[in-house]
Amino acid sequence: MDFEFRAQQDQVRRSVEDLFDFQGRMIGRGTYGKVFKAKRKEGNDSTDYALKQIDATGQSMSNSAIREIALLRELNHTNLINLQRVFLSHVDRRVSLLFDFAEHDLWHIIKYHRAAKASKKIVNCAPGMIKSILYQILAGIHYLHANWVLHRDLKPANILLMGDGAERGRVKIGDMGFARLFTAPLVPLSKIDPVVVTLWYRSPELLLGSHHHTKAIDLWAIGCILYELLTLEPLFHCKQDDIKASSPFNRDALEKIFQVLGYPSDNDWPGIKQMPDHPRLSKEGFRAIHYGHCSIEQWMKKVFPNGHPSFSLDLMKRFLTFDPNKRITAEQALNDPFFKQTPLPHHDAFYGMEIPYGKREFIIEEEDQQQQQQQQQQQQQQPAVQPAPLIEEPSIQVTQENCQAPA
Ligand SMILES: Cc1ccc(-n2nc(C(C)(C)C)cc2NC(=O)NCCCNC(=O)OC(C)(C)C)cc1
Repeated sequence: MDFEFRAQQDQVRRSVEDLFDFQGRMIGRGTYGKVFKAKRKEGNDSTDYALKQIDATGQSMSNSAIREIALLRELNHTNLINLQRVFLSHVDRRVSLLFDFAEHDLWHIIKYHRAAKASKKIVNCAPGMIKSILYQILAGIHYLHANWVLHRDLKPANILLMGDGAERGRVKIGDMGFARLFTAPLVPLSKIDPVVVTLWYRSPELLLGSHHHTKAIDLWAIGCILYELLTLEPLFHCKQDDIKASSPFNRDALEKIFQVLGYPSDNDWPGIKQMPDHPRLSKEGFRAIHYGHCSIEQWMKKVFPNGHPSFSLDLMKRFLTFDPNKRITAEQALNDPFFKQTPLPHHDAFYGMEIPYGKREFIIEEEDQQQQQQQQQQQQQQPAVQPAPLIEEPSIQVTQENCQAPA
Protein backbone atom coordinates (compact mmCIF):
# COMPACT_ATOMS: atom_id res chain seq x y z
CA MET A 1 0.00 0.00 0.00
CA ASP A 2 1.24 3.53 -0.74
CA PHE A 3 1.34 4.81 2.83
CA GLU A 4 2.39 8.26 1.65
CA PHE A 5 -0.64 8.56 -0.58
CA ARG A 6 -2.90 7.03 2.04
CA ALA A 7 -1.75 9.48 4.72
CA GLN A 8 -2.37 12.30 2.28
CA GLN A 9 -5.83 10.95 1.43
CA ASP A 10 -6.69 10.52 5.10
CA GLN A 11 -5.91 14.19 5.50
CA VAL A 12 -8.34 15.38 2.85
CA ARG A 13 -10.98 12.64 3.12
CA ARG A 14 -13.52 13.65 5.75
CA SER A 15 -14.99 10.86 7.87
CA VAL A 16 -18.72 10.44 8.24
CA GLU A 17 -18.34 11.45 11.90
CA ASP A 18 -16.73 14.73 10.80
CA LEU A 19 -19.47 15.56 8.32
CA PHE A 20 -22.64 14.29 10.03
CA ASP A 21 -24.21 14.46 13.45
CA PHE A 22 -25.94 11.17 14.34
CA GLN A 23 -24.73 9.98 17.76
CA GLY A 24 -27.59 8.77 19.97
CA ARG A 25 -30.09 9.08 17.12
CA MET A 26 -30.54 5.43 16.21
CA ILE A 27 -33.84 4.76 14.46
CA GLY A 28 -33.39 1.22 13.21
CA ARG A 29 -31.21 -1.81 13.65
CA GLY A 30 -30.80 -5.37 12.38
CA THR A 31 -28.06 -7.92 11.92
CA TYR A 32 -26.45 -5.66 9.30
CA GLY A 33 -25.81 -2.91 11.82
CA LYS A 34 -27.70 0.27 12.70
CA VAL A 35 -29.57 3.11 11.03
CA PHE A 36 -29.28 6.64 12.40
CA LYS A 37 -31.15 9.86 11.68
CA ALA A 38 -28.28 12.11 10.56
CA LYS A 39 -27.87 15.83 9.93
CA ARG A 40 -25.04 17.61 8.12
CA LYS A 41 -22.75 19.39 10.60
CA GLU A 42 -21.73 22.25 8.33
CA GLY A 43 -23.60 24.56 5.98
CA ASN A 44 -27.26 25.36 6.13
CA ASP A 45 -28.51 22.01 4.87
CA SER A 46 -31.25 21.10 7.34
CA THR A 47 -32.13 17.93 5.44
CA ASP A 48 -32.40 14.72 7.47
CA TYR A 49 -30.55 11.64 6.19
CA ALA A 50 -30.75 7.94 7.08
CA LEU A 51 -27.24 6.73 7.83
CA LYS A 52 -26.89 2.95 7.67
CA GLN A 53 -23.74 1.75 9.43
CA ILE A 54 -22.70 -1.78 8.47
CA ASP A 55 -20.10 -3.53 10.62
CA ALA A 56 -18.27 -5.06 7.68
CA THR A 57 -16.21 -7.23 9.97
CA GLY A 58 -17.73 -10.56 8.92
CA GLN A 59 -17.48 -11.85 5.37
CA SER A 60 -21.27 -12.03 4.94
CA MET A 61 -21.73 -8.44 6.17
CA SER A 62 -19.21 -7.04 3.73
CA ASN A 63 -20.69 -9.13 0.93
CA SER A 64 -24.17 -7.77 1.61
CA ALA A 65 -22.79 -4.22 1.89
CA ILE A 66 -21.11 -4.66 -1.49
CA ARG A 67 -24.33 -6.06 -2.97
CA GLU A 68 -26.35 -3.16 -1.59
CA ILE A 69 -23.91 -0.54 -2.90
CA ALA A 70 -23.47 -2.24 -6.30
CA LEU A 71 -27.24 -2.52 -6.75
CA LEU A 72 -28.31 0.92 -5.52
CA ARG A 73 -25.69 2.92 -7.38
CA GLU A 74 -27.18 1.57 -10.64
CA LEU A 75 -30.75 2.51 -9.75
CA ASN A 76 -32.35 5.93 -9.96
CA HIS A 77 -36.13 6.38 -9.64
CA THR A 78 -38.21 8.82 -7.62
CA ASN A 79 -40.09 5.94 -5.93
CA LEU A 80 -36.99 4.04 -4.84
CA ILE A 81 -34.90 4.93 -1.81
CA ASN A 82 -31.88 6.91 -2.97
CA LEU A 83 -28.31 6.06 -1.95
CA GLN A 84 -26.66 9.48 -1.64
CA ARG A 85 -23.12 8.58 -0.54
CA VAL A 86 -20.84 5.78 0.67
CA PHE A 87 -18.20 6.20 3.42
CA LEU A 88 -15.52 3.55 3.92
CA SER A 89 -13.56 3.71 7.14
CA HIS A 90 -10.40 1.61 7.13
CA VAL A 91 -9.87 2.18 10.84
CA ASP A 92 -12.90 0.30 12.11
CA ARG A 93 -13.70 -1.54 8.85
CA ARG A 94 -17.05 0.13 8.82
CA VAL A 95 -19.21 0.94 5.79
CA SER A 96 -21.63 3.84 6.11
CA LEU A 97 -24.38 4.34 3.52
CA LEU A 98 -26.16 7.69 3.36
CA PHE A 99 -29.80 7.56 2.22
CA ASP A 100 -32.77 9.91 1.95
CA PHE A 101 -34.57 9.97 5.31
CA ALA A 102 -38.23 8.88 5.13
CA GLU A 103 -40.27 9.86 8.20
CA HIS A 104 -43.05 7.32 7.58
CA ASP A 105 -43.64 3.80 6.32
CA LEU A 106 -46.75 1.67 5.68
CA TRP A 107 -46.05 -0.57 8.70
CA HIS A 108 -46.39 2.39 11.07
CA ILE A 109 -49.20 4.04 9.06
CA ILE A 110 -51.35 0.87 9.10
CA LYS A 111 -50.58 0.38 12.81
CA TYR A 112 -51.69 3.97 13.49
CA HIS A 113 -55.03 3.52 11.68
CA ARG A 114 -55.63 0.17 13.42
CA ALA A 115 -55.06 1.78 16.81
CA ALA A 116 -57.37 4.68 15.88
CA LYS A 117 -60.09 2.22 14.85
CA ALA A 118 -59.67 0.21 18.04
CA SER A 119 -60.20 3.36 20.11
CA LYS A 120 -63.19 4.27 17.92
CA LYS A 121 -61.41 7.46 16.80
CA ILE A 122 -62.45 8.49 13.31
CA VAL A 123 -59.27 9.23 11.38
CA ASN A 124 -59.53 11.07 8.11
CA CYS A 125 -57.23 9.89 5.39
CA ALA A 126 -57.44 11.46 1.95
CA PRO A 127 -59.66 9.42 -0.39
CA GLY A 128 -56.89 9.32 -3.01
CA MET A 129 -54.19 8.33 -0.49
CA ILE A 130 -54.49 4.60 -1.12
CA LYS A 131 -54.69 5.07 -4.90
CA SER A 132 -51.61 7.33 -4.85
CA ILE A 133 -49.60 4.90 -2.70
CA LEU A 134 -50.56 1.95 -4.93
CA TYR A 135 -49.68 3.89 -8.09
CA GLN A 136 -46.28 4.96 -6.70
CA ILE A 137 -45.44 1.42 -5.52
CA LEU A 138 -46.27 0.12 -9.02
CA ALA A 139 -44.16 2.85 -10.64
CA GLY A 140 -41.14 1.94 -8.48
CA ILE A 141 -41.58 -1.79 -9.03
CA HIS A 142 -42.11 -1.30 -12.78
CA TYR A 143 -38.74 0.52 -12.90
CA LEU A 144 -37.07 -2.30 -10.90
CA HIS A 145 -38.59 -5.00 -13.12
CA ALA A 146 -37.66 -3.08 -16.29
CA ASN A 147 -34.08 -3.26 -14.99
CA TRP A 148 -34.44 -6.95 -14.24
CA VAL A 149 -34.25 -6.39 -10.51
CA LEU A 150 -36.74 -8.25 -8.29
CA HIS A 151 -37.60 -6.99 -4.83
CA ARG A 152 -38.56 -10.41 -3.32
CA ASP A 153 -39.56 -9.03 0.07
CA LEU A 154 -42.27 -6.42 -0.50
CA LYS A 155 -44.22 -5.72 2.69
CA PRO A 156 -45.53 -2.60 4.50
CA ALA A 157 -42.27 -2.08 6.44
CA ASN A 158 -40.37 -1.75 3.14
CA ILE A 159 -42.72 0.91 1.71
CA LEU A 160 -41.41 4.24 3.02
CA LEU A 161 -43.14 7.63 2.66
CA MET A 162 -41.48 11.04 2.83
CA GLY A 163 -42.83 13.46 5.45
CA ASP A 164 -43.26 17.24 5.17
CA GLY A 165 -40.82 18.86 2.76
CA ALA A 166 -40.04 18.89 -0.94
CA GLU A 167 -41.06 15.26 -1.47
CA ARG A 168 -44.07 15.20 0.88
CA GLY A 169 -46.10 12.01 0.43
CA ARG A 170 -43.60 10.45 -1.97
CA VAL A 171 -43.31 6.63 -1.79
CA LYS A 172 -39.72 5.36 -1.51
CA ILE A 173 -39.46 1.59 -1.82
CA GLY A 174 -36.63 0.20 0.30
CA ASP A 175 -35.44 -3.12 1.64
CA MET A 176 -34.68 -3.09 5.33
CA GLY A 177 -33.29 -6.51 4.71
CA PHE A 178 -33.63 -7.95 8.21
CA ALA A 179 -35.30 -11.13 7.05
CA ARG A 180 -32.65 -11.81 4.45
CA LEU A 181 -29.74 -11.45 6.78
CA PHE A 182 -31.20 -12.75 9.98
CA THR A 183 -29.88 -16.05 11.27
CA ALA A 184 -30.90 -16.23 14.94
CA PRO A 185 -34.62 -16.22 15.72
CA LEU A 186 -35.68 -12.65 16.21
CA VAL A 187 -37.37 -11.06 19.21
CA PRO A 188 -38.30 -7.43 18.40
CA LEU A 189 -36.14 -4.99 20.35
CA SER A 190 -39.18 -2.91 21.01
CA LYS A 191 -42.73 -2.48 19.84
CA ILE A 192 -41.60 0.09 17.29
CA ASP A 193 -39.72 -2.49 15.31
CA PRO A 194 -41.87 -3.88 12.51
CA VAL A 195 -42.27 -7.63 12.50
CA VAL A 196 -39.59 -8.91 10.19
CA VAL A 197 -40.10 -12.49 9.16
CA THR A 198 -43.60 -12.91 7.82
CA LEU A 199 -45.32 -15.18 5.32
CA TRP A 200 -48.35 -12.95 4.83
CA TYR A 201 -47.09 -11.54 1.48
CA ARG A 202 -45.66 -14.77 0.13
CA SER A 203 -47.07 -15.97 -3.22
CA PRO A 204 -48.57 -19.47 -3.62
CA GLU A 205 -45.78 -20.58 -5.96
CA LEU A 206 -43.17 -19.75 -3.29
CA LEU A 207 -45.24 -21.54 -0.64
CA LEU A 208 -45.32 -24.58 -2.94
CA GLY A 209 -41.55 -24.66 -3.14
CA SER A 210 -40.84 -22.84 -6.40
CA HIS A 211 -37.13 -22.04 -6.62
CA HIS A 212 -37.60 -19.29 -9.18
CA HIS A 213 -38.14 -15.77 -7.94
CA THR A 214 -40.08 -13.93 -10.62
CA LYS A 215 -41.55 -10.47 -11.13
CA ALA A 216 -44.98 -12.03 -10.47
CA ILE A 217 -43.92 -12.70 -6.87
CA ASP A 218 -43.64 -8.94 -6.27
CA LEU A 219 -47.09 -8.31 -7.80
CA TRP A 220 -48.72 -10.85 -5.47
CA ALA A 221 -47.21 -9.00 -2.51
CA ILE A 222 -48.56 -5.69 -3.87
CA GLY A 223 -52.05 -7.21 -3.97
CA CYS A 224 -51.69 -8.21 -0.31
CA ILE A 225 -50.44 -4.73 0.63
CA LEU A 226 -53.37 -3.09 -1.25
CA TYR A 227 -55.88 -5.21 0.67
CA GLU A 228 -54.18 -4.35 3.96
CA LEU A 229 -54.27 -0.61 3.14
CA LEU A 230 -58.01 -0.86 2.43
CA THR A 231 -59.03 -2.94 5.46
CA LEU A 232 -56.08 -2.48 7.88
CA GLU A 233 -56.07 -6.26 8.21
CA PRO A 234 -53.41 -8.49 6.61
CA LEU A 235 -55.25 -10.51 3.93
CA PHE A 236 -53.51 -13.85 4.55
CA HIS A 237 -53.01 -13.46 8.28
CA CYS A 238 -51.53 -16.72 9.45
CA LYS A 239 -49.59 -17.48 12.58
CA GLN A 240 -45.88 -16.74 12.39
CA ASP A 241 -44.05 -20.00 12.18
CA ASP A 242 -40.72 -20.00 13.86
CA ILE A 243 -37.60 -19.66 11.77
CA LYS A 244 -36.96 -23.39 11.47
CA ALA A 245 -39.97 -23.56 9.17
CA SER A 246 -37.77 -22.22 6.44
CA SER A 247 -39.09 -25.12 4.38
CA PRO A 248 -41.14 -23.01 1.96
CA PHE A 249 -44.26 -25.18 2.31
CA ASN A 250 -46.39 -23.52 4.94
CA ARG A 251 -49.76 -25.09 5.56
CA ASP A 252 -51.26 -22.19 7.52
CA ALA A 253 -50.37 -19.63 4.85
CA LEU A 254 -51.78 -21.83 2.06
CA GLU A 255 -54.92 -22.56 4.12
CA LYS A 256 -55.53 -18.84 4.48
CA ILE A 257 -55.05 -18.21 0.75
CA PHE A 258 -57.53 -20.97 -0.16
CA GLN A 259 -60.06 -19.67 2.39
CA VAL A 260 -60.01 -16.28 0.66
CA LEU A 261 -59.54 -17.15 -3.00
CA GLY A 262 -60.90 -20.70 -3.13
CA TYR A 263 -58.86 -23.71 -4.24
CA PRO A 264 -57.13 -23.29 -7.64
CA SER A 265 -58.68 -25.48 -10.37
CA ASP A 266 -56.45 -27.09 -12.99
CA ASN A 267 -57.78 -24.49 -15.38
CA ASP A 268 -56.88 -21.64 -12.98
CA TRP A 269 -53.27 -22.85 -12.62
CA PRO A 270 -52.19 -25.63 -15.00
CA GLY A 271 -48.60 -25.37 -13.71
CA ILE A 272 -49.52 -26.17 -10.10
CA LYS A 273 -48.76 -29.86 -10.65
CA GLN A 274 -45.15 -29.00 -11.49
CA MET A 275 -44.65 -27.21 -8.16
CA PRO A 276 -42.07 -29.11 -6.03
CA ASP A 277 -44.36 -29.32 -2.99
CA HIS A 278 -47.60 -29.93 -4.92
CA PRO A 279 -47.74 -33.56 -3.69
CA ARG A 280 -47.82 -32.30 -0.10
CA LEU A 281 -51.17 -30.56 -0.74
CA SER A 282 -53.15 -33.77 -0.87
CA LYS A 283 -50.87 -35.41 1.73
CA GLU A 284 -51.62 -32.56 4.15
CA GLY A 285 -55.35 -33.02 3.58
CA PHE A 286 -56.11 -30.10 1.28
CA ARG A 287 -59.19 -30.79 -0.85
CA ALA A 288 -60.84 -28.50 -3.39
CA ILE A 289 -64.22 -29.44 -1.95
CA HIS A 290 -63.28 -27.78 1.37
CA TYR A 291 -63.20 -24.38 -0.36
CA GLY A 292 -66.09 -24.72 -2.84
CA HIS A 293 -67.89 -21.61 -1.57
CA CYS A 294 -64.73 -19.48 -1.16
CA SER A 295 -63.92 -16.66 -3.59
CA ILE A 296 -62.42 -13.17 -3.41
CA GLU A 297 -65.86 -11.75 -4.36
CA GLN A 298 -67.53 -13.44 -1.39
CA TRP A 299 -64.65 -12.41 0.86
CA MET A 300 -64.76 -8.74 -0.24
CA LYS A 301 -68.56 -8.70 0.06
CA LYS A 302 -68.11 -9.52 3.76
CA VAL A 303 -65.49 -6.81 4.22
CA PHE A 304 -67.12 -4.03 2.15
CA PRO A 305 -70.88 -4.77 1.97
CA ASN A 306 -71.41 -1.46 0.13
CA GLY A 307 -68.13 -1.38 -1.85
CA HIS A 308 -65.27 1.07 -1.29
CA PRO A 309 -64.45 4.32 -3.15
CA SER A 310 -60.79 3.55 -3.45
CA PHE A 311 -61.04 -0.04 -4.55
CA SER A 312 -61.26 -1.99 -7.74
CA LEU A 313 -62.12 -5.68 -7.31
CA ASP A 314 -60.96 -6.42 -10.85
CA LEU A 315 -57.51 -5.02 -10.14
CA MET A 316 -57.31 -6.86 -6.80
CA LYS A 317 -58.18 -10.14 -8.56
CA ARG A 318 -55.49 -9.52 -11.17
CA PHE A 319 -52.83 -9.13 -8.45
CA LEU A 320 -54.07 -12.20 -6.55
CA THR A 321 -54.07 -14.55 -9.52
CA PHE A 322 -52.81 -18.03 -8.63
CA ASP A 323 -50.98 -18.69 -11.90
CA PRO A 324 -47.85 -16.47 -11.94
CA ASN A 325 -47.97 -16.51 -15.75
CA LYS A 326 -51.48 -15.03 -15.71
CA ARG A 327 -50.84 -12.52 -12.90
CA ILE A 328 -50.92 -8.84 -13.88
CA THR A 329 -47.58 -7.10 -14.55
CA ALA A 330 -46.60 -3.75 -12.97
CA GLU A 331 -46.89 -2.07 -16.38
CA GLN A 332 -50.39 -3.46 -17.03
CA ALA A 333 -51.48 -2.40 -13.54
CA LEU A 334 -50.22 1.17 -14.11
CA ASN A 335 -52.40 1.34 -17.23
CA ASP A 336 -55.51 -0.01 -15.49
CA PRO A 337 -58.65 2.20 -15.87
CA PHE A 338 -58.69 2.44 -12.05
CA PHE A 339 -55.93 5.06 -12.28
CA LYS A 340 -57.87 7.08 -14.87
CA GLN A 341 -60.88 7.50 -12.60
CA THR A 342 -61.06 10.37 -10.10
CA PRO A 343 -59.46 10.90 -7.68
CA LEU A 344 -56.41 10.58 -9.94
CA PRO A 345 -53.26 9.38 -8.17
CA HIS A 346 -51.54 12.47 -6.75
CA HIS A 347 -47.71 12.57 -6.44
CA ASP A 348 -48.25 13.53 -2.77
CA ALA A 349 -50.06 10.61 -1.12
CA PHE A 350 -50.95 12.94 1.78
CA TYR A 351 -52.43 15.61 -0.56
CA GLY A 352 -55.40 17.37 1.03
CA MET A 353 -54.72 16.11 4.54
CA GLU A 354 -52.64 16.93 7.60
CA ILE A 355 -50.12 14.15 8.32
CA PRO A 356 -51.40 12.59 11.57
CA TYR A 357 -48.59 9.99 11.92
CA GLY A 358 -45.92 10.29 14.59
CA LYS A 359 -42.24 10.83 13.83
CA ARG A 360 -39.73 7.99 14.04
CA GLU A 361 -38.69 7.17 17.60
CA PHE A 362 -35.06 6.91 18.67
CA ILE A 363 -33.96 3.50 19.97
CA ILE A 364 -32.00 4.17 23.14
CA GLU A 365 -28.68 2.35 23.31
CA GLU A 366 -28.56 1.43 27.01
CA GLU A 367 -32.20 0.23 27.05
CA ASP A 368 -31.15 -1.75 24.08
CA GLN A 369 -28.26 -3.29 26.01
CA GLN A 370 -30.49 -4.15 28.95
CA GLN A 371 -32.95 -5.74 26.58
CA GLN A 372 -30.18 -7.71 24.99
CA GLN A 373 -29.10 -8.97 28.41
CA GLN A 374 -32.73 -9.89 29.13
CA GLN A 375 -33.01 -11.58 25.74
CA GLN A 376 -29.87 -13.60 26.32
CA GLN A 377 -31.21 -14.73 29.72
CA GLN A 378 -34.61 -15.52 28.15
CA GLN A 379 -33.08 -17.37 25.23
CA GLN A 380 -31.02 -19.50 27.57
CA GLN A 381 -34.19 -20.42 29.47
CA GLN A 382 -36.64 -20.71 26.58
CA PRO A 383 -36.57 -21.96 23.00
CA ALA A 384 -36.25 -19.18 20.46
CA VAL A 385 -39.51 -17.37 19.88
CA GLN A 386 -40.88 -15.49 16.94
CA PRO A 387 -41.75 -11.79 17.20
CA ALA A 388 -45.22 -10.92 18.40
CA PRO A 389 -47.39 -10.73 15.28
CA LEU A 390 -48.20 -7.25 14.02
CA ILE A 391 -51.87 -7.73 14.90
CA GLU A 392 -51.96 -7.50 18.69
CA GLU A 393 -55.64 -6.75 19.26
CA PRO A 394 -58.30 -9.21 18.08
CA SER A 395 -58.90 -8.69 14.40
CA ILE A 396 -61.78 -6.30 13.75
CA GLN A 397 -63.43 -5.61 10.43
CA VAL A 398 -63.19 -2.01 9.37
CA THR A 399 -65.95 -0.14 7.57
CA GLN A 400 -65.17 2.63 5.16
CA GLU A 401 -66.55 5.66 7.01
CA ASN A 402 -63.37 5.65 9.11
CA CYS A 403 -61.58 6.76 6.02
CA GLN A 404 -63.83 9.64 4.99
CA ALA A 405 -62.56 12.51 2.86
CA PRO A 406 -61.67 15.43 5.14
CA ALA A 407 -64.85 17.33 6.05
C1 LIG B 1 -28.12 -6.54 1.07
C2 LIG B 1 -29.10 -5.50 0.55
C3 LIG B 1 -29.94 -4.84 1.44
C4 LIG B 1 -30.85 -3.88 0.94
C5 LIG B 1 -30.88 -3.62 -0.44
N1 LIG B 1 -31.79 -2.68 -0.94
N2 LIG B 1 -32.49 -2.90 -2.08
C6 LIG B 1 -33.26 -1.82 -2.31
C7 LIG B 1 -34.18 -1.66 -3.49
C8 LIG B 1 -33.66 -2.45 -4.67
C9 LIG B 1 -35.55 -2.16 -3.11
C10 LIG B 1 -34.29 -0.19 -3.90
C11 LIG B 1 -33.07 -0.89 -1.29
C12 LIG B 1 -32.12 -1.45 -0.44
N3 LIG B 1 -31.56 -0.92 0.72
C13 LIG B 1 -32.28 -0.12 1.57
O1 LIG B 1 -33.45 0.19 1.38
N4 LIG B 1 -31.62 0.29 2.66
C14 LIG B 1 -32.33 1.15 3.62
C15 LIG B 1 -31.33 1.97 4.39
C16 LIG B 1 -32.05 3.11 5.01
N5 LIG B 1 -32.82 2.60 6.13
C17 LIG B 1 -33.89 3.28 6.58
O2 LIG B 1 -34.32 4.27 6.06
O3 LIG B 1 -34.39 2.68 7.71
C18 LIG B 1 -35.51 3.22 8.39
C19 LIG B 1 -35.61 2.38 9.64
C20 LIG B 1 -35.30 4.69 8.74
C21 LIG B 1 -36.76 3.07 7.54
C22 LIG B 1 -30.06 -4.31 -1.32
C23 LIG B 1 -29.17 -5.26 -0.82
